[in-house]
Amino acid sequence: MAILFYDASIISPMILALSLLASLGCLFGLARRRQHCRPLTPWRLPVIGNLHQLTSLPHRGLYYLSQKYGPLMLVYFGSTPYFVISSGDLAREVTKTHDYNFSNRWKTSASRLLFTGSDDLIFSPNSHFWRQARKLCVNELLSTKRVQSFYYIIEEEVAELLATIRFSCQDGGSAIELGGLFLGLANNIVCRAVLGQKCTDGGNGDGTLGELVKQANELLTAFTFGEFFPFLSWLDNLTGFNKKGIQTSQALHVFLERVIDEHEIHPAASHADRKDFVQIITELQKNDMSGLQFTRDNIKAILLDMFLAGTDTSASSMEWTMAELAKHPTIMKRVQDEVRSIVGEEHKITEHHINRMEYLHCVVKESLRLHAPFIIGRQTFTDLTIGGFKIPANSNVLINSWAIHREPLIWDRPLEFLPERFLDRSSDYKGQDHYYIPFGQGRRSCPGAHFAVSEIEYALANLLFWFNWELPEGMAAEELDMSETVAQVSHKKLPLRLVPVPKAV
Ligand code: HEM
Repeated sequence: MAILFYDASIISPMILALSLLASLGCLFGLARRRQHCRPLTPWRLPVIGNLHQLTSLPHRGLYYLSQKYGPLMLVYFGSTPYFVISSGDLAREVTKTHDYNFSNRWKTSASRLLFTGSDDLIFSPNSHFWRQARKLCVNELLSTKRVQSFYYIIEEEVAELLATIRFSCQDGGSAIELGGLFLGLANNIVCRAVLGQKCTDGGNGDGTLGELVKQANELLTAFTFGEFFPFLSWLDNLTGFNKKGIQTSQALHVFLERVIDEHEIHPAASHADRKDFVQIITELQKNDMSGLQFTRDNIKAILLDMFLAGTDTSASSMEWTMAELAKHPTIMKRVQDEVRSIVGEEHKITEHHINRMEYLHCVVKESLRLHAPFIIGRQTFTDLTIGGFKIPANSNVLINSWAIHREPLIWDRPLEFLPERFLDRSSDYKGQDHYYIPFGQGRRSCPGAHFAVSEIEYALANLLFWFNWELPEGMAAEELDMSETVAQVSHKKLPLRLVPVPKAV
């Protein structure tokens, strides 16, 4: 502290210049060293590496490690290395500056089994096939215009959900479990858009498609030896993982094969604006209109992707949003007032109404900030440098959006549910705001974002318009358990049970 008593005028400019040069030299040296450095690796155990530090909630485990080891660290799950990114600034470097270089993904043990070795969209590297499949998705299957064309499916399925809830109200004041209803809704919407039929139709004795997709999702998130200890992959035979994978895959393929056959034998003379994905793909192939060439296995893989990526994700987002609203009655009231004042005396909510529900949009964004799927996997093509650290070619990279969505310098009171924050923040779902990436960013970002948000907003607006929602008797808002469990996405650990009270007419 003595330095505080020095008179600045007696420090010679020469000494200042020398110390400045020395500091610059140090910094330059450091920067040069970092260029060739690997990021820090948390202390790890032999064989299992850092697996024990992940805990049962890996996004949190990785977040706590990043607090100590920095926004870019290198962890080992078993013998497999992963680079973990936990800041929006670095995520931007990945998906903006080096988007192409980070646009690979790796195939997991489960994805190899489920897609029987065929390429799909989610797990394929950035290859000629992936670019074709991505073009098909973005331009044909999930474009804004196409989502508009199957908005009637969303409306019809939500109307059925409302009827089910009304029916349950006859019991007078009993709580219903919303998670299962939302999963049924999301399954049926995706199933009708993709295959032209409901999930529960025509299970062929192999279980309904909804059940098979659930099994497939469980496989995708199960622990496998092959993933983390490639030399022990034979153990996946002993655990029954491989057998279950093959059985689920076969049942799914039989189901999808049959639906495609049916479409070919009886091409539906449906309304030109109401084509399902199978129809769209088979017509494009037949008429060679798109230059897209896919094998039968590729088509089945792309269809399956829609279920794996598009059902559980939307359903759990709806459940989390309703849980946050039940936990925050003032916000519930504000969004409900907005919905009711915009819809007024009309008896049907339309897309046009939803577009005007500014606060509802904020509520959904905020819920996705806190609860969206949180770890995005990418793989590099070539050696590159990020944040001054070198990442070699073919490295697996994890972007922890859970951590990015809670960066304290970016988000005011980051752990709180505050939809208002989005009134002044121009974050969209396209990843323009690199601190807000529920649907990822860059060329591998989610092509189903518009579909998902349309479905979530329409379902929520209807639930809020037609019902008031109360907690089960005797439960206070503070007591609502918000702990999570992790499958492919973050789920509420305890199912959300609320009491619907029909709106007075
Ligand atoms: C709330 C709902 C959803 C969320 C939060 C979500 C989130 C994501 C995220 C984070 C990714 C990875 C992005 C990246 O690597 O940068 C992704 C990829 C993907 N999503 Fe979604 N998604 C949702 C719904 C949907 C829906 C409804 C569909 C289709 C029906 C869909 C289809 C896909 C596909 C095909 C990919 C892989 C894209 C590729 O690798 O090129 N998603 N999603």
